[in-house]
Amino acid sequence: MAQTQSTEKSGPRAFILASRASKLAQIQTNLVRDALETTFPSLSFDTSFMTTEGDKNQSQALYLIGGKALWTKELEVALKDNAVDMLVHSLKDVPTILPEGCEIGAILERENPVDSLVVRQGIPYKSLGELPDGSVVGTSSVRRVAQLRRSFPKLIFQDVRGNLNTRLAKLDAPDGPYVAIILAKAGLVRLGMGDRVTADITAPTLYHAVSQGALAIEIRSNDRQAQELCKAIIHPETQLKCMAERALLRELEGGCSVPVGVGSSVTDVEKDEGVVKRAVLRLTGCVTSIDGLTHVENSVTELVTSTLQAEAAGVKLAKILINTGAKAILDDITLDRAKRIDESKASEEVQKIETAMAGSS
Ligand SMILES: NCc1[nH]cc(CCC(=O)O)c1CC(=O)O
Repeated sequence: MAQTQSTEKSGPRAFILASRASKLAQIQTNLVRDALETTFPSLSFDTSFMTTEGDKNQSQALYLIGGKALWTKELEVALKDNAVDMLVHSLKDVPTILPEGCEIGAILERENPVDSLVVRQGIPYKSLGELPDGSVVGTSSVRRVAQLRRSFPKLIFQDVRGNLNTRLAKLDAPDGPYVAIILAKAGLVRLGMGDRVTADITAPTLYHAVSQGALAIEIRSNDRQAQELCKAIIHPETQLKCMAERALLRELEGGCSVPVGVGSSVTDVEKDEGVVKRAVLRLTGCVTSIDGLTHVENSVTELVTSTLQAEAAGVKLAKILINTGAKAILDDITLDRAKRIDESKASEEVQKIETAMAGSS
């Protein structure tokens, strides 16, 4: 097994940071490496980039393949094999339950978590409200589609897959179907393409995804050294908010593919040596049916003195949402997904038979 810890050799251990190979992932990983190098100038940090299932499977709707660790699994295998030491993820893509032996070592300062509208180059529309009826808007997120159908029932929402550069290329393609696409602002900003944002789509029109805009470092639970390094670069307010948001999603038993939106804030923060001792956490959550016709939304405001209490606030809000209608929406989605998976399997079977018959004739 590849053993990267220099236990036998003398000299400090070199830490390998790993992520997906997309441009955004590389930028994010380099950001984290820079932060670690600045904080620990005597240690050395390297990067390693790899392709994940989510990168390879670009054709199937996320709605169907979602719920799995699409963007993280291969990386976690490398982490557990000691081939790498720290995984840098968009926290939004990290399942709410981690594999045994892995943990989040740090959550870093969040970019603006809002979703943004990006209109095709050369088209003058300035907001979703200005788009003519029947305009095609690209997004692969059921959360965005479900919420936006409520306010814009006459727009047509259509899947657009690929990394950010691919999606922008699809938007601007002269023969492409999209008038606009919707993206997380954070990704665009980190890629230096914040100028492509036409407008932000804020709550209550659109609540952002759980953990959108935040980066996380995943480490082996038994790696004390990595734990210590991570502690030094935690952003406490972001960590508090994201732990609450993730607890909400975990309790709702959803992955990135359920229409759950959130908004969170922390105020009245009292800190001691960088650690939050007290803060007022306000968390709003919503669950929306895919057709946009049913929507439940609620909030909690809690005085919290630990991340555990922040998580408890998330769980509390999830229970409130479940008791006020979210349960029925989520059950419907589970049924619908099972049906669609059956259908896509059946059509795969038909294709296989057809191919076999064509081959034998
Ligand atoms: N699954 C896609 C994904 N994962 C993380 C980001 C970038 C923004 C972020 O850090 O939340 C994006 C792109 C998008 O949603 O537009």
